[in-house]
Amino acid sequence: MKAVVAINSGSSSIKFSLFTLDGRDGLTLSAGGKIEKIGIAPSLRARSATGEILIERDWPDGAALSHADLLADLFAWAGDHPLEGRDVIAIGHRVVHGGLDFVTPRLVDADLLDRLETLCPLAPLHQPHNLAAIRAIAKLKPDLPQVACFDTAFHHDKPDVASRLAIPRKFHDQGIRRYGFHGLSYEYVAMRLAEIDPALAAGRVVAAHLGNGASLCAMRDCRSVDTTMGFTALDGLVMGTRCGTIDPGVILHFQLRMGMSAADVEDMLYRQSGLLGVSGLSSDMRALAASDAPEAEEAMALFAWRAARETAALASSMGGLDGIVFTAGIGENDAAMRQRICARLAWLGVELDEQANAAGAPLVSTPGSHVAVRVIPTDEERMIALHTLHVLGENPS
Ligand SMILES: Nc1ncnc2c1ncn2[C@@H]1O[C@H](COP(=O)(O)OP(=O)(O)O)[C@@H](O)[C@H]1O
Ligand SMILES: CC(=O)OP(=O)(O)O
Ligand SMILES: [Mg+2]
Repeated sequence: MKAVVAINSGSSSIKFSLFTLDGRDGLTLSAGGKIEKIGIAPSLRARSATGEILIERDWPDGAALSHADLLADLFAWAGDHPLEGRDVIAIGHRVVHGGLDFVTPRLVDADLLDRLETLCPLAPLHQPHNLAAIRAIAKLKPDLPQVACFDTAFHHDKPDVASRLAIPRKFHDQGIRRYGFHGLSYEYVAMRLAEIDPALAAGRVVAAHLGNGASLCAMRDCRSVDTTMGFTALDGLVMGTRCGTIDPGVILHFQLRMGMSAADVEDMLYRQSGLLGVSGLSSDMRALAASDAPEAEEAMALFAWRAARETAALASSMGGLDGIVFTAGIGENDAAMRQRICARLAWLGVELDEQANAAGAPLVSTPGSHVAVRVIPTDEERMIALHTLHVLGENPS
């Protein structure tokens, strides 16, 4: 049976799925897994669709292991496992930055890879890993089609005002503008919301992708009209190790008055800031939630404050707010953080049902809440697989 593999390299994780071409949306999940906590204490878990554990591996002292090291281990494991009658016809990848030129999924060739390589400085925690995985597979299986699916694409049609930076306009024309990311996740969430709650999907919704990278997307009728990330995935919310929105004067101060090099500032803002920087303890929300340290509490309070503040800003971009959808690692699993964020939005008509929220129900707002609050588990891998089939012109069912 024909199958496709989807690979989603995030900043702290590599998620992968094998789908066969039948079933829902024409795709049935056959196996999937993830390597998570990259840079802290990585672990690899994979399961079949029936829940059978295929591999469980931990590297408790593996903070120094890179995405590339772990990918090599993943490929070595996958290579040792026969696919039992499944004929992989393509591999689809999440590629975080498509820049000005790539706004739809593309079949990969050497020229595309070279052009995407030039965007690595705009997404240093992602783009190099995304492209390294594609190059590694091209070496192992040169004839296997690979498809690049861009995180920026979903936001491409947002209004001009949501794309501009208030800098001299020639730079906008050169591509220095607000792109937005997590687009595959938002596209999947929009698709699911249209199935689950079509009336809400037609309205004004803030989707909150809260993971190691975190952003919000303002969606009207399932289309992006604004988002918190910008030219790079450094903008917007507080993240695991990224600062999010920061006064640009701070960066000038570091470089011009404190003698820090541009490379040192880049490393600090991408890798030493966010939850890790504020807490001094960890970039991982689970670790902060389990800690008694006041610094952990300060980091979580800042995360919630900024998420609520930006939700209100996006409500303004849409002229109101009908719903909030939480997704990704924190959004799907951390009921206390959902509660903290929603409590700050009570004035907008958000009322959480505490029991439903604690139970992680799909609908976590009260019947009387003016704003519906939902939890929709994201599935970037399924979105990647769907795009991959579309690019190949394959009819899945
Ligand atoms: N049960 C949970 N409770 C609180 N936070 C969680 C839980 N599970 C995962 N997380 C958090 O989700 C974040 C990782 O999100 P994820 O979407 O997997 O990241 P990535 O951006 O690398 O794809 C981490 O901060 C992790 O602590
Ligand atoms: C764009 C981005 O921040 O992705 P991730 O959440 O996977 O780090
Ligand atoms: Mg992610």
